[in-house]
Amino acid sequence: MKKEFHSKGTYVRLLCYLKPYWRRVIVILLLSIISAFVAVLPIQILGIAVDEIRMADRHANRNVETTHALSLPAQKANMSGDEPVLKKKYSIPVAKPLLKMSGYIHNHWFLEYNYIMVTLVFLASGFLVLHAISSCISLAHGYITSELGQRLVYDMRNQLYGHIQRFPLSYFENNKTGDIMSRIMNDVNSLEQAIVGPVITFITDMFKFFWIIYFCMKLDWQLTSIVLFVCPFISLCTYSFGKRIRRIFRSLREKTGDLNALIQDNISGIRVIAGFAKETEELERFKHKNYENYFLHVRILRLVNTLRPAVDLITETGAVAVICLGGYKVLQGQLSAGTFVIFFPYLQMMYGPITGLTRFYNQVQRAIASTERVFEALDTPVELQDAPDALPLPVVQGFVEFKHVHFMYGKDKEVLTDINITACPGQMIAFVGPSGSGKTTLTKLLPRFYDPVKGDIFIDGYNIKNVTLHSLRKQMAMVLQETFLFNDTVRTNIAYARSDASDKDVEYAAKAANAHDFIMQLPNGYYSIIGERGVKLSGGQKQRIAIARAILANPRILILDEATSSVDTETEQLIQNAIYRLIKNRTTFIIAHRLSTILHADRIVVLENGRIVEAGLHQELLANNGLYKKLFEMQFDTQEKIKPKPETETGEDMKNPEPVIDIEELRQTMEW
Ligand SMILES: Nc1ncnc2c1ncn2[C@@H]1O[C@H](COP(=O)(O)OP(=O)(O)OP(=O)(O)O)[C@@H](O)[C@H]1O
Repeated sequence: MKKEFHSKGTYVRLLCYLKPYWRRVIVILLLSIISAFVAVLPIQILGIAVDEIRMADRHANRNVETTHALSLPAQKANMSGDEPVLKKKYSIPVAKPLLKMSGYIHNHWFLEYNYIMVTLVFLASGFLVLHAISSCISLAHGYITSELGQRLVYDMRNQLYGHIQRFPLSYFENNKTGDIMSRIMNDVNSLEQAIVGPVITFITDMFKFFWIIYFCMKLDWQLTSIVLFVCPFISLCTYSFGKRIRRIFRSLREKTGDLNALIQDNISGIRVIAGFAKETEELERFKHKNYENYFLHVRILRLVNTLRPAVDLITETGAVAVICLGGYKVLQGQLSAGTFVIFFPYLQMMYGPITGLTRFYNQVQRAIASTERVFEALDTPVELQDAPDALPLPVVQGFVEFKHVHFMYGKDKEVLTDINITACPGQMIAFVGPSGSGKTTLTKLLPRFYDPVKGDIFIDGYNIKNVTLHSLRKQMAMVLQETFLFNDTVRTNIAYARSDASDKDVEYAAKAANAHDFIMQLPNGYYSIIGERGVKLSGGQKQRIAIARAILANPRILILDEATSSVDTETEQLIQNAIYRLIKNRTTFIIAHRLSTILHADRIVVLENGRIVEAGLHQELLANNGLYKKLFEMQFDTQEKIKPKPETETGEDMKNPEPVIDIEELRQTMEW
């Protein structure tokens, strides 16, 4: 299923996730432009202040020399700034309007104060106001951007999870759970890292870059040229490092998926590990995988940490060149001190976008490595889809037919060959046969977990391929060999099939499943949390919860897969009674290795190597003298024969009898 992706295509596809939020994108872009413009201005104010102070200084020095030669009014005029002694040359672009404004303020409101002081206070206030504006914009910008980023992650994660849920079972059989989780959790995050953060920063940076170049060119084109000359070296350096980082990052993602899979596997199988005292080996295995992760992380960090000083070295070289040439120009009177001073912050601001540009490239490439894994999952076809003209299956009676059904997993060999079975409503059909004969596979075809490769299955005359999956599965319930319960309350687990069930419904279902009594002994009764996969319950208790769940679902068709294979005789009796109630009036397909549990089946189908070799009633099959008889005798010899007892006798025979419940009575009480 591996597919080749192209970075550009992947990126364009990623950008499409922004489509529903285009208004927000425009707002973010506008804020980016404004913030880029505003960010440049405070530095200019700094430069103007330096020039003003310097000019005042020179002016004062000159006054000391000439005070005695000037009349008092002339001195006042000088200090008031009405008639500047030195002719001002505005090398900084915003200097002229700002100084005019400060002159106006001084002349109209603060004439008695020193002109330079008024100008400095005015410039400092301007500096503060611009910073405040810049901070407000950054705040709004950051708020909207991060919200949008998380929104995209939310959307994509929903989409991926929804898609993965509809995958054929084979996908989950062939892929590690930890890896699937890693795609849903870690890789999806890359959407934010690939689009929102870098793209927005990139756009803002580009605006800033050209805006600063424009200013710097106006200030001094020669110094600007030095800065621009250094830029390609920075790009080259970060690009080559980035390429290596990206390659390592791709392996890191895979290794993280492997590590997740190992953790998931080991935590689920912790009892097996403890049971076989394999903790030390498992720790070693974990250490090995963890070391691979650690090693790749370290390699990435090493590269990143080398990159930073390398870039710094290049930028510092540029700065030194600017200091030499700039200093020379100041001494020559070709450049004001203020301009020289502000050139350095601008220099940093100019290099910022250049390193940012390559960082952007690296970030995007790294994120694309993750995104490709997400798209790979999203592009995996949902094999079992509703037919285009599929109709909902109406409420059925439960007449089931398998007609010439063949099936194979993959393309290796047929697991089921020419299966023909007919089940009338309310009948119990039992599948018997040696291990690996295809019993479980046969029951998986009914809810369409897999489709036959040949032949068809009908329910009440409807071909199950032509009805919607949802309506088909709604009419069935399964009690499987491995009972799966959610880490939630007993109540939630029982009501899983019918979320609208009342407490009364749940309780009646539990009583019918012989589960009520043990539930009441749990610390919080029906509201007790049963742990992951129901670890706080015994095998028999879990099965009874599963039966209660099936009873509450009230399906027309039931699939029972060796529901009593792992419990003691006493519990089996309880479970058997629960099952008898459950299967009454439903078409039931049951797989049981203990043949004693299916002696009363309406039809016993005997499978061998995926073929039906015998079918009929228990007595007929015994008389046949075939495989069934052989299996039956083998069991008779090796295990105690367990006869199903009528419900009325059950309670008396047991050490800890549970109340026997009449299902008909229950049915009348419950509003089903
Ligand atoms: N997901 C799968 N992918 C590939 N082969 C499979 C898969 N599941 C089962 N098989 C193979 O299909 C054959 C039938 O398996 P199935 O589980 O249906 O047998 P079974 O009769 O239910 O066995 P048992 O009684 O031991 O549970 C076996 O050879 C098995 O190895």
